[in-house]
Amino acid sequence: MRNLPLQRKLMLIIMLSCCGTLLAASIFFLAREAKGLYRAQREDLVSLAEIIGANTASALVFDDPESAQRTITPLAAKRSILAVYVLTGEGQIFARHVAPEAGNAELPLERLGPSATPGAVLAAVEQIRRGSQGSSLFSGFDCLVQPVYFDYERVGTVVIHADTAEFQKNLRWTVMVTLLFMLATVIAAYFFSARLQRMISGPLLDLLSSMKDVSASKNFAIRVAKPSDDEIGLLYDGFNEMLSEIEERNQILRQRQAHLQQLAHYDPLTRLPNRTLFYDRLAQALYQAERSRQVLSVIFIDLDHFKDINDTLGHRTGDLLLIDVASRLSSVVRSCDTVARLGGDEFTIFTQNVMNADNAAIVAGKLNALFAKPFQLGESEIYVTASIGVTLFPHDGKTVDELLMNADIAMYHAKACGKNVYKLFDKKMNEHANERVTLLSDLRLALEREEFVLHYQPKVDLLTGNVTSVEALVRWMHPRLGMLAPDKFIRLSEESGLIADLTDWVLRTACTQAKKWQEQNLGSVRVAVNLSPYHFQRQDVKEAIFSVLDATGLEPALLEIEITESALMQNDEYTCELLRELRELGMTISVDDFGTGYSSLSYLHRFPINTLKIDRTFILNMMKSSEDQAIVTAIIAMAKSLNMQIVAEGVETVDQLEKLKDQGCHEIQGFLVSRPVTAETVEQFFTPENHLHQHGNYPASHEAAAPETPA
Ligand SMILES: Nc1nc2c(ncn2[C@@H]2O[C@@H]3COP(=O)(O)O[C@H]4[C@@H](O)[C@H](n5cnc6c(=O)[nH]c(N)nc65)O[C@@H]4COP(=O)(O)O[C@H]3[C@H]2O)c(=O)[nH]1
Repeated sequence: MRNLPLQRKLMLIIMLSCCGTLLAASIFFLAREAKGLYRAQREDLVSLAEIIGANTASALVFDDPESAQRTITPLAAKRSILAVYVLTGEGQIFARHVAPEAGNAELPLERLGPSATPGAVLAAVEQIRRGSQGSSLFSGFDCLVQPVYFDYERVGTVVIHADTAEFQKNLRWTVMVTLLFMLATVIAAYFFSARLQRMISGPLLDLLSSMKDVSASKNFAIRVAKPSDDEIGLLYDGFNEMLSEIEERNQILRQRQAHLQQLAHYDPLTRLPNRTLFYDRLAQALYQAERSRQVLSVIFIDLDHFKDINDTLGHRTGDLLLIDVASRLSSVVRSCDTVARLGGDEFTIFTQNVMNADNAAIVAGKLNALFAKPFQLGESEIYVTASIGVTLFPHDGKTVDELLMNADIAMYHAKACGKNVYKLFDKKMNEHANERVTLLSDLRLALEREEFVLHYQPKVDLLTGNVTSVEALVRWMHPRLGMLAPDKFIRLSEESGLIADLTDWVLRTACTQAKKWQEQNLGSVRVAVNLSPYHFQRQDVKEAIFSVLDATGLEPALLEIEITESALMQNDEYTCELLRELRELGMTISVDDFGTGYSSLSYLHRFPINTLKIDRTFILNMMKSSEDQAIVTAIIAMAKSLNMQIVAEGVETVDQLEKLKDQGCHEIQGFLVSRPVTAETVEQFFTPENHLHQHGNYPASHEAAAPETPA
């Protein structure tokens, strides 16, 4: 029953309750009908017995059987009466009437025969009386024993036997009619219940089928039409509400999934694919390229001086630049190629089906050209360059890691070649990379092994010709590679964190040397020491300088600190405060390579700076480029207005010197005066006879200007 379908259950319930009620009603009706018939028959017999008793009582008293016989014969002539006996009080049959139909009935008194004794008759009458008491509703009332009284004294007995055939017939007919009625009602109930069941279960089944549709199609936008306003209607409403809620939740879920997907695979700043997605796509592209034997190129792009831009113009501007670069890079490649941002200022691209290295070079060239136009970042318009490394599949590598590593190596080579260029990967580059690793491990031991030396390059006052200071420039006497210039190891020491120890060593050596010159009465020549931006970030930089001055006994006025523009911008407040303290102690603060960064003169004014050193690229080009000439002129003019000392770096020719002098530059430094030389050699410039003469006696021909022999 429990597992039957709802339709059957409903049918069964309706039919069972209908039939049950009907059966009970029919039984009740039948019993009532039978009781009525029974009672009517009994009452008929009783009234007949009373009439017979009343009419035969006197005959019994006066012992007149013929009169009694005359009385009973017409009364007992009814069709339903089988026999009537009038008995005396002693048990003798006084009068009798037996209908012909009673022949087969084997009436008890007839069975006794005429010779029956009164005792046997009375016993038979008693038996009949008991039988009449045991007669049932459905068998009918077939006999009656009724005493006859005369003046309240029993004078005889009337025994009546009735025919129950009529009663049975009536009862049968009633049962038949009832059964027919029941059948008709059951049939009607069946149709009625089928209809009722359809009415109740139809909407539920419709709802069920809609639920199945929703669950199969996962389409939660489906809605069901409410069939009525009753409980089933409420059920429909509930179902619709549930679907709405699921749909809403699904939508939120989809949005969150999309967001997570975006976060997991895309760079939030540029919206380019991130490292994970790039690796994934490249792995797939490699698989396809291998099957279709195609050549694929992987390009690694790193912005030049991005850190300086971030430090000087702020991170917001740095972000704008990255966004702009991302959109420029995306504009060049085809839709099947992928541009990604790996992090920081590193971008990667893979281009499919490039055929050969020449085509890859064309793409790299196009990417390079993207940086020819300036970037408009808010208020500022700046020129940014990029170093690009290119590697080819399958020629240079077969796996994602291999290709990316080679593209990275090629990019480093592009940087080493002066930046703003692209380089195709060459197996020899790997050797350089290995060399770099070897150099790094050598560098770690170089301080201990005392392999560093300082060379000094003088700065000369253009008016007096005196050496104002000497710049300490470090060299590495590598046991295998010979003398290495700083550009071969300063960056490496910055990246490896060795710069702090190296700077401490340079500072101590330079200060010791300056103190020695002072003690030798060679004059009060300042010594200038370069502080790397990385070193400048140290919180104890001031203590480090003070401890060296303490240890060497050098007056702060004889120490000059050279820092780059980017170091200056790194941590405005802290840098400004630190420089102020150093300057208050008497040290000279110089800004090195001025003009290559992104700071303005008015910005520099906030810092306690004594000297600006114009970058040597401007000096180198000023004779042939009117733009560079204009920049030099502007820097000199503005620095003067801010009361700053101007030093021109990299002065190599007399023409440059003359030009700078005309423009009012204060000091020069460069090969024209001297290359960086040993401490003993530079001492020669301290004597007045070797000062730079204003009348054309430049020491370019001096032996001190002989070239160094760095590796
Ligand atoms: N073409 C040309 N070059 C000239 C001329 N006059 C001077 N130079 C070169 O210009 C560089 C001047 O130093 P810098 O601008 O501070 O640039 C320095 C400085 O930034 C860095 N450096 C050198 N020593 C140290 C150091 O002890 N610590 C730190 N942090 N950096 C250092 O390495 C850079 C390169 O140093 P060097 O190779 O010694 O190169 C020196 C010098 O040899 C010239 O007339 N023509």
